[in-house]
Amino acid sequence: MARYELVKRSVALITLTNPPVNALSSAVRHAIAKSMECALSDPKVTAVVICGENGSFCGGADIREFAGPLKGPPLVPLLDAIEAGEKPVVAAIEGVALGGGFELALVCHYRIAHSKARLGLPEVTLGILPAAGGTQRLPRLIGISAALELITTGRHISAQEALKLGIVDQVTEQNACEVAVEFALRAVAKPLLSRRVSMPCKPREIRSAAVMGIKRECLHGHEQDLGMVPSLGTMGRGIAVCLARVGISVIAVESENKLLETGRQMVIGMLERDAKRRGVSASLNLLKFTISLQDLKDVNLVIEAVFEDMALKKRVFQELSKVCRPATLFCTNTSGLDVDALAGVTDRPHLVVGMHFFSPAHVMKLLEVVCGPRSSSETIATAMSLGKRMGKVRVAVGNCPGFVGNRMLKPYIDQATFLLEEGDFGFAMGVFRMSDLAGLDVGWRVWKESGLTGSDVDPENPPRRRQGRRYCPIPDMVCEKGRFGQKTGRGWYMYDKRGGTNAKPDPLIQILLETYRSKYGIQPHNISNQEIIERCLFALANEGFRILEDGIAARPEDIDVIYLFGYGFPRHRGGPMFYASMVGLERVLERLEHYHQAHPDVPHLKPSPLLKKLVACGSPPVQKWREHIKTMHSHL
Ligand SMILES: CCCCCCCCCCCCC[C@H](O)CC(=O)SCCNC(=O)CCNC(=O)[C@H](O)C(C)(C)COP(=O)(O)OP(=O)(O)OC[C@H]1O[C@@H](n2cnc3c(N)ncnc32)[C@H](O)[C@@H]1OP(=O)(O)O
Repeated sequence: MARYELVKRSVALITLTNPPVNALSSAVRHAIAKSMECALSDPKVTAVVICGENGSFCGGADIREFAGPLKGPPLVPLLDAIEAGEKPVVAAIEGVALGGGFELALVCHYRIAHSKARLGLPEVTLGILPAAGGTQRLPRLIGISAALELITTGRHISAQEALKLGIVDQVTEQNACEVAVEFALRAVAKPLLSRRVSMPCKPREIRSAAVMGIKRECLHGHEQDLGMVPSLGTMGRGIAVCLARVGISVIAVESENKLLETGRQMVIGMLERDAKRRGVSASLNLLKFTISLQDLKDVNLVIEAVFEDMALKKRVFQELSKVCRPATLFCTNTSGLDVDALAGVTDRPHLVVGMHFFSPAHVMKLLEVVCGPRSSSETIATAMSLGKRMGKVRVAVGNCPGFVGNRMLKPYIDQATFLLEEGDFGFAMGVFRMSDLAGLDVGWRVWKESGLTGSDVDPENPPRRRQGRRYCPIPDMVCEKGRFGQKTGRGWYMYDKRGGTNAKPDPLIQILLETYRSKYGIQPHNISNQEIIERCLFALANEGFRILEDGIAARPEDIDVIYLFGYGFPRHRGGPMFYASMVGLERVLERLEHYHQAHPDVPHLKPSPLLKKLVACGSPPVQKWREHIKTMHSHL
């Protein structure tokens, strides 16, 4: 039922011999199990090739056995064991790989197909579902929508389509078995972890974590010994609470005893209130507070949540590299800084990943897991699984300034401020309320760092233009007055007190606007709700298309999740990308073209090539956009 032989001295060749289509009868399953046992235990064998006799790989489960009781080794554990084995297994597919035969190929670490081969999951035509892992492995390999289409139609695909979808690694005109043997010999030295479709990598179990923050004032202090300056800020406190309430022991780092006591009381208070609400007892015994970095030497993972300053974060990571064990994972809670630049100053770039929490971290659901080019799959999987344990909605994103959410915010906010400059102050203030909440100084600092504003920049030369494009300095003028939003009691709005949430229009902002407009000779005109919505939201979605093109987000649905859970996008609109598809891509394109023509100095309004491509392809539904994107981030 299966022939076992050693070829090229070190490759175990297992040939299924159950004519006419090598169906996986109980005898065949038994023979495969025996052959795999031999191959894995024989030190001479370095790799395995599985093929089928008479030019047919395998037609699937033996349907003649369906009527009777199950005999012989069950298929699922047998396939799982092949995938989990420590020697590379290559499927040599000639003829057909259907149903269980395709599922057998999916557990092999590599797949070589003859150009005339056909693959598929035709179970649906028998009234059943693929039951040997196909429903789990295929979506992991080619994405949910492509896999669903194959599973629900049961259609057979050609070797060429399988190659295009990423199901097979190579298509050959020659004898697939011989090609597979040569391929297997080359695969021997390569790591297998990422080749296991069902478990590209196993996340680490995190039992202990450290959360460290550094308060803003310490930025300008002397930092010879970082052990003396960390301080548990708002983000750090929220993250510590999230970790402790799911049973992870936490060391929270503070800078000095006085701050330590304040931080301790706040975290304990938050945990106690949370436990009371949930009717459980607070896990206070899991918390430890320290002012010494040395106490972090044994933790599994550190979440750095210091002030958003690259130089400061780099210094922290350099210190952590000296203190922590070589296997400790380093996570940075940053809202947009280069994760790879931080990884570069550590002694373990592959163990560094971004975890972008949203404030307040113990309340907000969203977590962007930022995959640096050097972050290992295990590191990313661990951050994703830790986020899941913390109850977060996690989205893996690529590493670029602002990642997904904040990168898209820039054109959105730009449009809102340009509209403010041009028009009436009376429109819905979503962006401005949000900016007040987040803190206006955050964006101001980023603009300064990127040379858009600050003492080195002459605001009048040329006025209202920076770096060759339109620039609105009104947000800088607001910040220059010390109005940083809710936390200072004044921002775009005025609040009853510092930290207050009751926003009222501020006549001073109206005066500031009038003075500004008269200085630059701007005649305010009424701007329709439609224009406001189109310019803000289409610019937002346009950047989303660019993010997809750049491979920073894996799919439009990820962008929508980020905006729904992190930025309060109205649920019933489905997120910016879904909203664009509902409006109609053709309409979005036409309006962006119109606005870009009217504002040629605003590059964000220029329609992205992907949007144009999608419209040219007949505006497919959101689930199909991925098929039109060339660049895919290797980790997403
Ligand atoms: C309803 C309750 C079910 C309970 C099930 C519990 C099961 C638990 C087991 C879990 C594991 C599940 C694994 C998996 O997910 C399920 C499956 O794999 S189901 C099988 C899927 N495969 C197919 O549907 C393939 C069907 N076959 C074909 O499409 C064609 O035969 C072919 C392979 C493309 C070849 O086509 P042709 O060249 O034209 O040749 P024929 O059609 O004439 O077939 C030749 C010959 O082969 C026999 N045959 C084909 N496939 C099978 C098979 N899977 N099992 C047994 N025999 C098969 C076919 O009957 C012909 O026989 P002949 O008439 O010549 O005697």
